[in-house]
Amino acid sequence: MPGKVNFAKMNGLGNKILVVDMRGRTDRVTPAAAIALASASETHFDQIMAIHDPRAAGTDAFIDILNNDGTGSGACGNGTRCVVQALAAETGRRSFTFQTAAGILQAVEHEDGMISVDMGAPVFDWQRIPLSEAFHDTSRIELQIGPIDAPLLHSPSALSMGNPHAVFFVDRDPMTFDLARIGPMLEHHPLFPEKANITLAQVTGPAAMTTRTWERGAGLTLACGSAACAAAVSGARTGRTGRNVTITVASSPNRQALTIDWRETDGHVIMTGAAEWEWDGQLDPQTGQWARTITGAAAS
Ligand SMILES: N[C@@H](CCC[C@H](N)C(=O)O)C(=O)O
Repeated sequence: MPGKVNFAKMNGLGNKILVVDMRGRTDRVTPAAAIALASASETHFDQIMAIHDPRAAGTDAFIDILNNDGTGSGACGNGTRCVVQALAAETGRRSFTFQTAAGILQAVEHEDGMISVDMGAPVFDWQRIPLSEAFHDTSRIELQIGPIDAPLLHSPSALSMGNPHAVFFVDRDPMTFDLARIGPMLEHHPLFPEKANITLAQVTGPAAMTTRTWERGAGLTLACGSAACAAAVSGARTGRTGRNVTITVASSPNRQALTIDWRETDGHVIMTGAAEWEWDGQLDPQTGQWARTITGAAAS
């Protein structure tokens, strides 16, 4: 299906997102196009959020999520907030229901511009995270790196937030760890048959945490929303925090924060935070060829 589509370069706390409008088409952004877009500095991204026509009754859109290595994901919290901001600006609506490979998500833009996404309920069953070995209790699984008697990182909480996560609790600022070296080893560890997003989380109070994430399929990113959800849930699950937590994302510009509420009533995780538009363009979803949209005085 030839022809270019509109896209917006956006970010969620620095997490680089391309929101691509694939509505009215039956093709998808190809992995080759994603890799080509990721290789150019201006369009370099962590995730593509491709908006497709709805595929299920009661939903507004199907969102196809691609990492910058061309692989797919079932969840992207920061990207979902970007999609909400883009669609709210286009339609004037404030609430949306999306379908992703992992299920149905509800999201709302508030009066102050903050966006909340219901990321659904976390999954703790080892087969569904998935892990390659049986663990009765996935809140502290047997995995460590570093010297056997003084491990650098150990006993992460494992869970799925629509995508697989391992959260290692640490006792110092996550920025002081060499995550660029450690991250790939853990992402590809044989315990994670579908790989995993790797988060370091420092608890700084009963309702506060600082995180940094090595993302599956994207590497070291400035922020990861589903990882913030995974860290908050893991904090509460292991008795380190309550269920309502402010997550300072250590690597994000100005150490911005997300608030995460692991709701008592239905066990869903509600993530709230900002999204930011940067610029618009057009791209070819087959090849990744792209150009900026020229606006204002420059266009005349
Ligand atoms: N940045 C995202 C997570 C994106 C998906 C992840 N890399 C995966 O493959 O699971 C977020 O904000 O949640």
